[in-house]
Amino acid sequence: MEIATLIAQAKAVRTKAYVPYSHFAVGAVVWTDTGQVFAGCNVENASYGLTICAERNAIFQAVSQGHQRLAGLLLIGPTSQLLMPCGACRQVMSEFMQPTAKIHCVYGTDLIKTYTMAEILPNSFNKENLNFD
Ligand SMILES: O=c1ccn([C@H]2C[C@H](O)[C@@H](CO)O2)c(=O)[nH]1
Ligand SMILES: [Zn+2]
Repeated sequence: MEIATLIAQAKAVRTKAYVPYSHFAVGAVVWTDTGQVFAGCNVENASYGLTICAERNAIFQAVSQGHQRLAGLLLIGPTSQLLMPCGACRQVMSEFMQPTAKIHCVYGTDLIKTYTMAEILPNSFNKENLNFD
């Protein structure tokens, strides 16, 4: 995947963020290994806890279009500080991303820190843990 294109797509969807409470707009894109890209922004609610993060929104767009294996995720927030996915998003990401999948966190003037899924959610709870027989 061309990183500059992914950044542009994440910036574009970030402009759609619904953030009247935090004013903290986030954009995320996920992609498949065949190059299909899905984008999501954060969508807040007057009942604050119902807010959906950009990362989960992007993943749910992909799953809704039939894509359950995601090769990577790129995230961009409103500040020059590094933005990392929250714990809830990490758990949802781990459902659809392999431990080796890449997470690119964009900050500042298109600086990028890259992590693997295993790095940001080690020792995860996953479907294997549901085999309790
Ligand atoms: O990685 C993150 C962190 C926060 N948010 C959203 C949730 C809320 O709308 C706002 C402030 O937490 O930013 C995201 O979308 N992704
Ligand atoms: Zn989150």
